[in-house]
Amino acid sequence: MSALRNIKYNEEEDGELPSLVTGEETNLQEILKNVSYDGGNIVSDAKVERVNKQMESVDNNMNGSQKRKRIPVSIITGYLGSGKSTLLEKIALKGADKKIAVILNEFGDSSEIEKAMTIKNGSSSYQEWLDLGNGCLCCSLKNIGVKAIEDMVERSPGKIDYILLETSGIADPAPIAKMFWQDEGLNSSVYIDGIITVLDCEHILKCLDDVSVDAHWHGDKVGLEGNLTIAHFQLAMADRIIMNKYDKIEHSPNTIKQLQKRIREINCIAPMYFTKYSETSIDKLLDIHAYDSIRVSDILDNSVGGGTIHDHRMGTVMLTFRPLRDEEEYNEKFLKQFLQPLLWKNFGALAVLEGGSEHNEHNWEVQRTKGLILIEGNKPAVRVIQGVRDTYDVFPGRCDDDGSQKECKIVLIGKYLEKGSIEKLLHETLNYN
Ligand SMILES: Nc1nc2c(ncn2[C@@H]2O[C@H](COP(=O)(O)OP(=O)(O)OP(=O)(O)O)[C@@H](O)[C@H]2O)c(=O)[nH]1
Ligand SMILES: [Zn+2]
Repeated sequence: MSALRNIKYNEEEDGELPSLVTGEETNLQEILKNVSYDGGNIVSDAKVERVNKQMESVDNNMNGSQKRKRIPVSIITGYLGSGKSTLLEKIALKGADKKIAVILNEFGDSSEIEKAMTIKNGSSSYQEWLDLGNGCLCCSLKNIGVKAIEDMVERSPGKIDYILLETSGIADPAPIAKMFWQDEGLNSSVYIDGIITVLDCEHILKCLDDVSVDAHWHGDKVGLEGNLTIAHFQLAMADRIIMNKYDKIEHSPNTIKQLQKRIREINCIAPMYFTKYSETSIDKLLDIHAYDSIRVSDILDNSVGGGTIHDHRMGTVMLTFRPLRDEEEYNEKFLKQFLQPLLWKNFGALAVLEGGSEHNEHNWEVQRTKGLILIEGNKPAVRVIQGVRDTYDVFPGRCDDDGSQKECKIVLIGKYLEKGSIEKLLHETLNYN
């Protein structure tokens, strides 16, 4: 671009400048070479400015195409000892043709977090250790870890196809997912592809029942309000569930049934795969696009049943409702009077939801929202809503090509959610008769 500034050009002698660069040319250098350097008058600043601007947009377009090559991050979470590292090894083995960067995060005794970033690139792999010096990945990742990930990506352009981030057994995946998904800075090079939760079929029910608030892990006291365990959150946020250590329960069909029912009560959307030593095909785990617009519809369609809640602590509520009449109803009613009060728990929703069961005073909480909203009127549109806790984002969506999507759908996963009260809030908002 600065090269353009050196163009000395005299219209009489050199005739018309070639048409300004549009950025489409492949022979940009030829064009610039042909512009004869006469050492005479300086091309008018306005012209240089204009051409520089054009070059800028060329650069941006270039970056744009590089930007489009963003790297998917899969967050691998799950209770202590469930088989996360075993899964990572399997993916790395099976994905030998893919270039996978693995970010490990273990809580050591001194509760130091050592962070290894290993880029498996063919046989060679190089380690990068990042001591976050902070007891909690999801909090510290926001600052130090984000930078380290960006540096890693910048330093190895084209060398990474996937990033697998294994959280420790006691990290809550929601803030980590939110950070990747919300963080403008990171959007330049990575994006969150989905959360893979590994569970230990033999012990998970005990974990889910171990709701005494003074539960301890690694000697750290991890108290949780509302008597939920981290295992609940890790399950609620899952976009894929690896039901690992199947060898431990494969001979007791009742346990398998009980397990499936309990997991489905917490998360009725994510596909479940029973595995031994986390053995599964990796195409079920990578490129799942759980956080972008296109796939939400089939994720929603995957959800089984109405998500009625048996377990009042963590559950899934799925509602279908008529298309919204127009943008006005979408903005003023659906967003402002239904979705925002629900996610932000402000008085509007509380008043309606308070009527729910004794749990509902103030400790209900939506952890994950996925929605497909059809808007009719003179500017019909499809919107996809992706939410993590109190944050949501809206993407332009598209209905399945066969136009089978006739209704709006929203799935809410969270704590003490009562389908009846939420439906009532929606119906009052859209004054359903
Ligand atoms: N029986 C059985 N053992 C398994 C299975 N998968 C993993 N294991 C064993 O369970 C133990 C824990 O596995 P890891 O992969 O280290 O579990 P993790 O989730 O990474 O553990 P943390 O990082 O400490 O949370 C190891 O000894 C594994 O060999 C399985 O399917 N069946
Ligand atoms: Zn944290």
